[in-house]
Amino acid sequence: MAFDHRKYRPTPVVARPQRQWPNHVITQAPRWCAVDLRDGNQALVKPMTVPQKIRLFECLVRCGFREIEVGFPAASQPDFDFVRALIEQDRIPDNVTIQVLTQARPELIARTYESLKGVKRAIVHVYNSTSITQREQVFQTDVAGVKAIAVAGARCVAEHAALHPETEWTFQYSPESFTGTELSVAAEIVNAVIEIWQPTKGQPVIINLPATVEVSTPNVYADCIEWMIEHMAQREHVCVSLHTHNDRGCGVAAAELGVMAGADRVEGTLLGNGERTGNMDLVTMAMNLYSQGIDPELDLSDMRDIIDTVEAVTEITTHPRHAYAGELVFTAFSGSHQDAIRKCLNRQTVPPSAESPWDVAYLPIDPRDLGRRYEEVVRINSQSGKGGVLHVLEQHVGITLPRWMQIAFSKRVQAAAEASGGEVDANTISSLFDAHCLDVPTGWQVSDYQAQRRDGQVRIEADLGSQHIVGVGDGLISAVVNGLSNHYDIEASVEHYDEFSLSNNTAAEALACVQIRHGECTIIASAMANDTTLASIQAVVSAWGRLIAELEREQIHEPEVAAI
Ligand SMILES: CC(=O)SCCNC(=O)CCNC(=O)[C@H](O)C(C)(C)COP(=O)(O)OP(=O)(O)OC[C@H]1O[C@@H](n2cnc3c(N)ncnc32)[C@H](O)[C@@H]1OP(=O)(O)O
Ligand SMILES: CC(C)C(=O)C(=O)O
Repeated sequence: MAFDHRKYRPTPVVARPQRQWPNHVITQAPRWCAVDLRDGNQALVKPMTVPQKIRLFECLVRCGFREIEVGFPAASQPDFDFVRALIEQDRIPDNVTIQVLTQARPELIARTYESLKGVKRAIVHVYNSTSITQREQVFQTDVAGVKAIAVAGARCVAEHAALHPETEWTFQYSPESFTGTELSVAAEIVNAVIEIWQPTKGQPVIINLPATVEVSTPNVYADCIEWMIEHMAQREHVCVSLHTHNDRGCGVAAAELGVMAGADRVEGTLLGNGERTGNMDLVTMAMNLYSQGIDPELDLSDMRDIIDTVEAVTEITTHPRHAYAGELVFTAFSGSHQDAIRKCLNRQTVPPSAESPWDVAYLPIDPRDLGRRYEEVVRINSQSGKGGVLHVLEQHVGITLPRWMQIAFSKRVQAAAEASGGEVDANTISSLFDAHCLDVPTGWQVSDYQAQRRDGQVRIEADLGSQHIVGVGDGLISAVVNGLSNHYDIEASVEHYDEFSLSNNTAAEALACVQIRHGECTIIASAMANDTTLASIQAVVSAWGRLIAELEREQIHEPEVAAI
C-alpha cells in the first residue's frame, strides 16, 4: 500500500494539566518582526534582487514594522549588498531595527558583522538546529554537541559585537527545529546561550522558539511555549519570540496560542510567504487582533499596496480566499448571505464607532478598512437571490425596488445567470433592468399630459407617440388604466403599484413601478421622471405597451404551436 499511514509516528504531547494559557486572552499586539526579506526570500524560486528587497522593505516600514529581518548577509552577495545599501543609503528609519540571520559558524558570523558596519542598531540572530532528527542525522552528534555549537556561536556573536560598541546590538538565538526538540534539551541549550549573553546586565536578548516545521496541533505548541517560559533563565530580561510555519495550516493559530502562553514577540511574513506552506501570516494575525477591537500597532489599510508589493517581489499570486486580503473574502454570491449583509449594512450606523460597533452578518470586519467597497460585497450568479440583486441596483444604479418587483425582476436575473453559467455583473443587471422594466416600448413614450381632479375624480389626457388617450378614474392610476383600456380595447388590472423619490446621484427624481395583469399574463414596468405624476403615467403606459407586444407575440406564435 503506497498510502500507508503506519509509516508515521505521532508527535509527543506535553503532559501539562497545570497549563494556564487556555485561560488567557490576548489584549494587546505582540512585538512584530517581519521576516519576509529572509525566510520569505529563501523560499522563493527567484530570490529577490536588491531593488525588489528595497521595495518590500519600504512597504514593511509603511505598514509600521519596527523590527525587520532583512536577510542572511553571509548567504549571498545580493543579501550582503542589500544590507549595505540600507546602511550606506541611510534607508533605515530611526524607529526601525534591522535583523540579520546567521548560522552558528565563525566565518559566517564574521561576514554578517562585516555587512552591518556602521549600522546604528541591529539584531544579530544566530541559530542552530537542536532537534533529535538533525542531531542524529545532520550533525551526527549528541546534545552536548549541538549545545557546544550554540554556545560557540553565541560567544562569537558577542565577541564581534564588542568590537563595534558604536552600534546598539540585540542578540537573538533560535534553537532551530524547536518543535522537534525535547523540551528539556531546548531549555538546557537556550539557558546556556542566555548565560553567555547576560541579559541581566543590560544586554538585550531575544529567544526565538520556532515551529520550524509545524508538527502538532497548536495547543501542543502553546504548551511547549508555556513550559519553556517556566524553565527559562532570567525570563524577565528575555524577550520570548515565536516563529511558526504553516505545515498543518495552523501557523497563525499556533502563534496566537503561543502569545496566550506568554510569548512577547511574533515573527512572520506578509501574506505568509515562506518555506513550504509558508510562514505565519502577519496580515492574518494582525487583522485577527484588529477585528477583536485590539490595536494591532500596524497599519494595513493600504492592502492593495501590500498585495501588489508582495506579488511583485515574490511572483506568487494571492489566493482569492486569502484571509482578509483575497479578492473574494468580502464577497457573497449566495442569496441568504447577500440578503443578511444588505439588511445589516442598511442598519449599520455609518461610520461604525466604539458606541455603534461594526455588526454585519458574514463580514467580520468592515471591508472599507482595507480599501474595499460595499459595492463588491455582493456579486450575482445563479446562487444569488432578490436581496443580492437589490443590493446591486441600490449600490450601482442608485434605485431601490418594492418587494413584489424584486421578486419579479430577480427571476429575470436568475434566468440570465443560469444561461451564462457564471457571474452577472452590475452593468448587465442594470441593462436587464432597462430591458425588462425601464425601457419605454417604441411608440409608448408619454410626450405630454394633463391631469385634473374634480368632484373626487381624476381626468387624464396624455399623448403617447401618435396616440391620444383620455381616461377618468378615482385616482391617477385608475384614470390612466381607464384611458388605455378604452383606447386599445384591452382590459388589464393593476396588481401592484409603488413610487419612490430617488437619491441625488440619479438623473431623475422619481421612480414608479407597476405590475399589471391580463388573464394569466403579468407584466412589470417602471419609469423614471423628474415629476412623480409623469413617472406614474409612464410606468402604466409602458406596462401597457409591453402587454400589447406580448399579446402580439403570442398571436404570432400560436399557429406554429398549433401546427406542431
Ligand atoms: C529554518 C531556517 O530557515 S534556517 C535558515 C536557512 N536559510 C538558508 O540556509 C539560506 C542561506 N543559506 C546559505 O546560503 C548557505 O546555506 C550558507 C551560505 C549559509 C552556507 O553554505 P554552505 O556552507 O556551502 O553549505 P551548507 O548550508 O550546506 O552547510 C551545511 C554545513 O553547515 C552546518 N550547519 C548548518 N546549519 C548550521 C548552523 N545553524 N550552525 C552551525 N552549523 C550549521 C551543517 O552541519 C553542515 O556542516 P558540514 O559541512 O560539516 O556537513
Ligand atoms: C532560523 C529559524 C528561526 C527559522 O527560520 C525557522 O526555524 O523556521
